[in-house]
Amino acid sequence: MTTTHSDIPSVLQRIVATKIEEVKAARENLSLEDLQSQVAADNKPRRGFAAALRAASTNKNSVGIIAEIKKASPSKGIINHNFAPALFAQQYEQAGASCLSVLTDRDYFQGDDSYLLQAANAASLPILRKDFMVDVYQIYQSYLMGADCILLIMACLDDTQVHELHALSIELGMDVLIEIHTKSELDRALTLPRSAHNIYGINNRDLNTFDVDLQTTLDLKNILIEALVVDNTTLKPLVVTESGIHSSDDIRLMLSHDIQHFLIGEQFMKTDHPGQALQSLLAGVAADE
Ligand SMILES: O=P(O)(O)OC[C@@H](O)[C@@H](O)c1c[nH]c2ccccc12
Repeated sequence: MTTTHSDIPSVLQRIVATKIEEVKAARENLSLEDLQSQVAADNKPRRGFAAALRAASTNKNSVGIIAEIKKASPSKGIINHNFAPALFAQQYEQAGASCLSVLTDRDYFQGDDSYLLQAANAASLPILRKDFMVDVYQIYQSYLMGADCILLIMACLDDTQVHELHALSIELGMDVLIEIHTKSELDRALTLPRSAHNIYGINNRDLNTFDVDLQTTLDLKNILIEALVVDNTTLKPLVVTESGIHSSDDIRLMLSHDIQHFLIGEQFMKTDHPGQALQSLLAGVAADE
């Protein structure tokens, strides 16, 4: 994982350390074996996260939005003061989102596992569990929560871990959002087995400094798409631009570079009516077509 030049751990390093502690505590409550038995006894169908994104982008200028339910973040503090996950999930669905993303991390994003369940009960859209995966234990937990997609952040994982977590997620029938921010993370992501369950996310935010630059997507997407297209001609690779999308202009810029999938949180969550904010963003894109 990325190291900083000082001895002070970056936020990302602190988050990873917290996750390792969380998993340790959870395992003391419920062993991995018992958790696996619960998973084996559960056969809830998944909602098809990658499939929903694929369906949203069949036309050249159509967009697939992953709308995020996020109360707070380490960089912004509280973003939404009237946080209501079930209501926001319904609003997003009505406004035309393709998928939902729900932050479940407690210590840094003020999320909760129950928010994912609330969103899943309120809407029929597929859901990404937005958290920091470092251990297979969390993948089983995510499955039991009803997550349809898992986030694997390349900056938090070494090669062995990422391969293990990826294989398990797919074995359990979940899709995987593989998040990259740099060329070297991209190269490592390309060593994962190709799958129709893979979604590649280019995060415009550096998780160590919180700097956001949409140019990150534009710099990396060609290399990514070319590498993916070479060995998979039947399914168009799914590439999502993540973070810092604020306007219809941002969407149009991405569309002009063949990016049709977006993960958007703050722009919606900072308003009183996240669904309306999504609707007006989409209306702004359509108006200019
Ligand atoms: O709120 P924004 O700028 O629209 O960004 C959403 C999403 O991309 C961001 O929450 C995110 C992307 N990758 C992450 C990894 C961990 C936590 C959060 C994130």
